[in-house]
Amino acid sequence: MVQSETIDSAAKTDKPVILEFDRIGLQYQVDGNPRRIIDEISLNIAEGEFVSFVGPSGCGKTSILRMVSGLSPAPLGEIRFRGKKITQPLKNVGIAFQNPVLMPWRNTLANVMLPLEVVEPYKQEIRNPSRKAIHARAAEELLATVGLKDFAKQYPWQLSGGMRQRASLCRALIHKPEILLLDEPFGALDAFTREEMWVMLQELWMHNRCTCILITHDLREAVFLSDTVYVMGPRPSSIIYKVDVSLPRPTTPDMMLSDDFNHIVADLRRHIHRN
Ligand SMILES: Nc1ncnc2c1ncn2[C@@H]1O[C@H](COP(=O)(O)OP(=O)(O)OP(=O)(O)O)[C@@H](O)[C@H]1O
Repeated sequence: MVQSETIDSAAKTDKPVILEFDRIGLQYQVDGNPRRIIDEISLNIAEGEFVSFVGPSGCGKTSILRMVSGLSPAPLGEIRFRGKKITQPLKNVGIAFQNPVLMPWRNTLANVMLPLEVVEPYKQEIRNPSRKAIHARAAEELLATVGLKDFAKQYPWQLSGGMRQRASLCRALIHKPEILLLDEPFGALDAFTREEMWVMLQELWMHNRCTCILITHDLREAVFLSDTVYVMGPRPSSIIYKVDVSLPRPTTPDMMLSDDFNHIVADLRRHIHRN
């Protein structure tokens, strides 16, 4: 794929572009020598799009999420959020990692509400007890949508791995972020729980319609959840393949048995193993 061209998955929708990757690259100094991690990537992501990045270990997938979040802005090229270069941490981003890292001294509800204590305007609002009660109800409703209605008062150590990850997704969404970044969120879960989580995440996404970027090693997960899957090549990486997934929404577990679904997965696998 020609990297000087911007890959415009946004063009297929009538939604505005929310994120522009403009010739981003990444390089580290290792033992005094430059080590190129990402060669060059240009692409556009549309508002509300669900995008996945797949590729070999060490090709820079997590680094891309760090650049989008603004925690480590792109050192080469730039990423623009609604046309503005990302130079510092974005406020309207939710993040969920493979390890949910819930605070053990807070119950589930208090863990989910944590971002509201940090992000404006919620930080001001929840100083007011009646406003805080409204947000607590919203958090309880969110927990109910992921099947944790009866676990709001439980502590993380009283939850299963899948439940902790559900709570972590609620925490990532509680402040209504415009962008949700997911770094192998289901990698530590068993296959059955993982598939349940895909259904739940899709429901949350269809309800919230935030823009999602998922990093995963699971091609079925990428196809189940995404509108667009980008395949990254080995270091120094670029986008070597892109798939527009045109399965009807919502994707269902039964659809994973269909030829259409399995052709897309096989096509992705062929392109990953070609390198
Ligand atoms: N501070 C650093 N200094 C030097 N190299 C680094 C630094 N941070 C990351 N790297 C290297 O950058 C590369 C990309 O890391 P990144 O975590 O983005 O890869 P990844 O594609 O997400 O990998 P994985 O699939 O294994 O999680 C890795 O080879 C890593 O060793």
